[in-house]
Amino acid sequence: MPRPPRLRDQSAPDTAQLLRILWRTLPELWHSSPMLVSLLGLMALLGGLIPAATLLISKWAVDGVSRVAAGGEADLALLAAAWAGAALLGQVTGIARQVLQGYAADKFTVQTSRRLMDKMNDLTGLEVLEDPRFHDDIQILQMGAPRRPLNLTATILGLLGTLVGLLGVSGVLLTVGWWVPLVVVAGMVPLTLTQMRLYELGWSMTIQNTQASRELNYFQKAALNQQFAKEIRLYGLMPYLTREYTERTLDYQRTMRGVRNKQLLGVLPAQILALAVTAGVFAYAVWQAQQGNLTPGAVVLVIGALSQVRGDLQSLADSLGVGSEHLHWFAKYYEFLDAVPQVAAPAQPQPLPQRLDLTLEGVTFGYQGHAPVIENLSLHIPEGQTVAIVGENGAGKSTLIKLLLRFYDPSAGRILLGSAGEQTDLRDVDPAEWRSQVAAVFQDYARFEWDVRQNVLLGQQEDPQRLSYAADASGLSAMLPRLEDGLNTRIGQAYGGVDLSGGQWQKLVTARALYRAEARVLILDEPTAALDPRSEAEVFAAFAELARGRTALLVTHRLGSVRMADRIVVMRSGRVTEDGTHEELLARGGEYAELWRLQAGQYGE
Ligand SMILES: Nc1ncnc2c1ncn2[C@@H]1O[C@H](COP(=O)(O)OP(=O)(O)OP(=O)(O)O)[C@@H](O)[C@H]1O
Repeated sequence: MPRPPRLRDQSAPDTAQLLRILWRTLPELWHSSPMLVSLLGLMALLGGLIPAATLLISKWAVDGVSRVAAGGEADLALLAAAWAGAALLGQVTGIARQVLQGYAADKFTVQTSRRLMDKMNDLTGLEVLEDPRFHDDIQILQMGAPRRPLNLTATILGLLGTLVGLLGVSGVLLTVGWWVPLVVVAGMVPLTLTQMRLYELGWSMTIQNTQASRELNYFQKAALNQQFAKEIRLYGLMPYLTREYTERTLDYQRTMRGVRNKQLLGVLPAQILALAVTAGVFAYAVWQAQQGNLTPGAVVLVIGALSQVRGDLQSLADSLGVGSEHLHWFAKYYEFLDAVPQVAAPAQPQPLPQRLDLTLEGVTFGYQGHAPVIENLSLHIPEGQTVAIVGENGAGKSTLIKLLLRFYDPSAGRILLGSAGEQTDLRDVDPAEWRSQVAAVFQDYARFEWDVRQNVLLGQQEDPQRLSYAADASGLSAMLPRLEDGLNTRIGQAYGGVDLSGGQWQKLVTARALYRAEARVLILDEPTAALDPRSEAEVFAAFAELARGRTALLVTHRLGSVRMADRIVVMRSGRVTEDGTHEELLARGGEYAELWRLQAGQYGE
């Protein structure tokens, strides 16, 4: 049985890979708003130099004061003005950077989220959604999409400013001794490395516990979900949900608390070392001043530079740690963008054939990790035929429909489009083009909490004539007067809208299929299960009308309605067991005849 390719590499990226991810992200960031990012880069450089300039001015000012006290001369007013000017420039660039950074980060966030959604659109199959690892990844991507791009932008620009600042201040410290910046930086490197390692640990724990966090959230969501509210109340489920949620949350918090404490305490030794180095250099500077080797201004410079370097290295460590966490998120993001799913659109799609006959040749298929549910199935449906597919629960009817729509690929055999002599494998045509020829009502159709109109149009341009035809034929028009705003009625109580009954929903989704009047293939999977007898008759009449001249596949348990089909296919355990007209199958006395007799018996026929 085929397995979908792994969507992600389970192993965490190492430093070299993180650097490659950074290398890939920088152009993406720049691409999202080139002007803004260039401007921000320049401002980060400028902002980084200001602390060193301020320190130098302070040194000159203190030495000037000493000179004046000793009867010499110094332009203290100019120095004070220069100091104030530098400080003001620092403040102004800081604020301007924050504002522009916000704009740049917003643009980068939108670009990143769009790419995620575009990629989701490229995942044309459903197999990927059945992989639990995919849900872990999606949770991580969803949670991070609104903030990771923003934070990474801030981190990269902050890092740039900090590095420039460090270089500037190190240059200033060189005036005290060539070895001073080296010792100060070396003393702080362990702190930086420890912090990065601990951030790494935090991230890997988050990844390992994603499934646990998804599971505990499920209990909370279930408790608050309107759909489950009736069962929860009837069966007194709430205490169970609360208990499970609380216990799982406590477990999760215990694990994560351990990591947090490790992160906080783990840096202590490195912090003590950094402090000792700083104190040592400070003591050395004071001793040198006592020896007359350093001016008072130079001592002030050393004190200022030490605290600046400490601050810079601290923020460097934070930025590298946090930045590596953001890059881990981006690693997942690129894995997702680069994933090649099993059901992929062909690079060079074949055109759709003229006729759209459907042929299954020895098709076998099983869901990921499960035994085959369709086995060696062969079937030919000429274009224009109306075929009813019947069979017991779990026979594989809906799966057959999903294969025909190429939501999955068979593990053996093939599905062909076109008449003999001009057949094309379904895998070789563009899935979007093929699906644009199909209108379908699924058994588990989507109930969007939009207004009724949007639920019918599903993003298509509104054509009033087609809309009124679809609404009339599906029975939707008849129920509109009971809705406050007709087609504009919002669905979903969570948004102040209304709830529809199962039958009303079914009419709405029927209108959805009927609206796609240009479709050449009509697929209806249990379209009338929730309809009252009158509505059912109306919907079938509309289908019969719409099915004329098209291929129509009707999956149903209501055998009364299958008589309208040209042909009835009976499925059992993933195979076609009977195939013929209603009369032929009755005469055959097989499974269909038995099912027919059972249902007819219920109505006293
Ligand atoms: N996404 C899935 N993952 C794993 N197994 C699945 C999935 N969908 C369906 N199955 C299994 O495949 C088998 C066929 O299901 P399918 O929905 O095709 O049957 P069906 O004939 O349409 O049944 P029904 O009449 O109840 O709608 C069942 O055993 C079902 O449990």
